[in-house]
Amino acid sequence: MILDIVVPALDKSRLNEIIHQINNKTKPLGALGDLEKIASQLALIQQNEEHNQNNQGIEIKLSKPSILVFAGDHGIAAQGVSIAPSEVTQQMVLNFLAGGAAINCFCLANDIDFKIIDAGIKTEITPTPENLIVQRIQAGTQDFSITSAMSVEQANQAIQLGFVLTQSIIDQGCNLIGFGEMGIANTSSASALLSAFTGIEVKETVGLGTGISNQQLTTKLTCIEKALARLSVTEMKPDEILAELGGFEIAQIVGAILAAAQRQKTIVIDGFIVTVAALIATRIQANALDYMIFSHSGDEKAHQTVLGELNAKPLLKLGLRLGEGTGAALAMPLIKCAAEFFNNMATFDSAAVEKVV
Ligand SMILES: Cc1cc2ncn([C@H]3O[C@H](COP(=O)(O)O)[C@@H](O)[C@H]3O)c2cc1C
Ligand SMILES: O=C(O)c1cccnc1
Repeated sequence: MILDIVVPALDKSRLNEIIHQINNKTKPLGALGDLEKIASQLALIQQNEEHNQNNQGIEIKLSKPSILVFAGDHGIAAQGVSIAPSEVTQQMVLNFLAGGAAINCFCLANDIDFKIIDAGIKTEITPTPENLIVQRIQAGTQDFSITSAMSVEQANQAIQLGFVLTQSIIDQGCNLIGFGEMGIANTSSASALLSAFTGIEVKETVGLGTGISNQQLTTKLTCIEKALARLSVTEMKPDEILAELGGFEIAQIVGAILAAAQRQKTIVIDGFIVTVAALIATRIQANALDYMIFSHSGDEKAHQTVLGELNAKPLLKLGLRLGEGTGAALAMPLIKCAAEFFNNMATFDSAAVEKVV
């Protein structure tokens, strides 16, 4: 059972040594701002790897940066809670496969390995393209405003599939891994999950998603409130809540995050939906948070709220509201720069620069 896995807490005993290493670089104290925090986190995550030690201390090695985009359809889409119909999920998956989406451009620009997974889109793509990973649970979830989105068994199966896939990506040498999603109406699912996991009122967690009208927003709010009204969420386990309100792609991302955390790899969190999946992963294993870097704070209303729940300080604020892993892909160059300065920037001693404190 994945819910029983143990994510090790990050050993912070060498944090002072790491900060000392950063403070000896040729710059005023703290002048690289949040990049210094990222460098410290990367160094802590990688401190125990034998090949990551050199005569100056820890060396950060980022290998095979990858983004996995999980796609799934949502029964709730039938209520008109998105600007687009469910068919657009499959159309966008085909677009990803052909290299035409925003995430493809950003992965190409930043040398990131990109993988797309069918976690349960409405219409299967046949024949299976060679660059599509197929781990479908079912042809889309049920409409959660009427009934459970999926069974608890399906939720666990999805978590397991995301977990195992991520383990295999790590086994192929990746140690920096970001997650993205595609699924029409999945902001409805994410808002419902956020309210269920935090108790925050739906009117605070519901947002415009792809850019819906006020009338659609009212429908979205009503649907989510109706779903929550039938549940006693405080008595439910994370997999049970996921089964009621989740999506196949969201559940697979939860499993994927847990696998990366268990293997102590650096996880890059994308937008609103993936941040909600991250919150759920921390409700299963609180230590998972230690391995997460939050890429951005986007324009979906409750993104900031869920980041706040996680005490997260995102790197970017670009007004994004797309998902697909785009925020994660945009943050990866910053993460690479943090590693680069940590490893290669001269110290006051080595460069014979007078240390001013
Ligand atoms: C063409 C298109 C491309 C997208 N790429 C990501 N999303 C994003 O929008 C969806 C969530 O918003 P909502 O809950 O309002 O449907 C998800 O598929 C998300 O990845 C897209 C949406 C559309 C329409
Ligand atoms: O932040 C996101 O992930 C997001 C926001 C709106 C629509 N789709 C995704």
